[in-house]
Amino acid sequence: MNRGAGERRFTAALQAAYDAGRLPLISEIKVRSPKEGDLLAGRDPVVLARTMVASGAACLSVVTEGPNFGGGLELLQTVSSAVPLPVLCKDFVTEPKQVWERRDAGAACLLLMVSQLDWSQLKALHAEAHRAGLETLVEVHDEDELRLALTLDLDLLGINNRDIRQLERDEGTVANTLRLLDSVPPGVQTISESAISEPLEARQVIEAGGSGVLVGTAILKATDPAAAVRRLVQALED
Ligand SMILES: O=C(O)c1ccccc1NCC(=O)[C@H](O)[C@H](O)COP(=O)(O)O
Repeated sequence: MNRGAGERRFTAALQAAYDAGRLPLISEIKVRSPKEGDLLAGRDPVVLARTMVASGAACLSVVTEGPNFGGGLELLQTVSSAVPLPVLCKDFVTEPKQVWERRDAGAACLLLMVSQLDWSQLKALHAEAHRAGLETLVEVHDEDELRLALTLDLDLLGINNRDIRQLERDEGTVANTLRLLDSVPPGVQTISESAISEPLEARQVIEAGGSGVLVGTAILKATDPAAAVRRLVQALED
């Protein structure tokens, strides 16, 4: 699928961070999680998003799924129009019209979860996202899902350290990323998602061949989110 110039904003921002010696960090805003409950704690998501940008995040992520995570398209619209960085929309997308709604709300990249889609849906939504000018983050959690994802012409592969089917029961560990990265061919840009809190874990991902990390809870729960972002972004410094 050919995409026009200017439509690879998300992967370009990750690469630019890496080229500048910073850890390519996708910093996430989610209202709540099944495991942790309320994560915004009354804070203004725009203030949080601007803090993440000012502290060195390469990109942002907004969870728009409602029932489990408390998000919505308005949140995506509000955040994406308030910051200059490209924004990933994290949601359970299963229908083409959801692709365009999320594009219209300001997403630059769209999550597609292999665990939630059959093969023809995944392929069709991947192509639809490209037609809408979006990049995709195709998310896997295990070897079977990885094999399927690798048959696509990927923009970004996501390895989720948690199993989305487990919700509040799954603690997740970056070991899942390190294990699966062994089976990812060179040249596939791979993001480690979930359950990351320490710069050392982020650094391990990059040293194992990953291209970046997606972190939400650890930043949102930190007493000083700006400092938490800065610590992660500096993870590649000696
Ligand atoms: O956020 C959760 O509690 C969760 C539980 C089980 C599966 C998925 C979950 N979240 C979706 C995500 O993928 C995360 O929001 C994202 O990767 C950031 O993770 P974290 O840094 O652990 O908040």
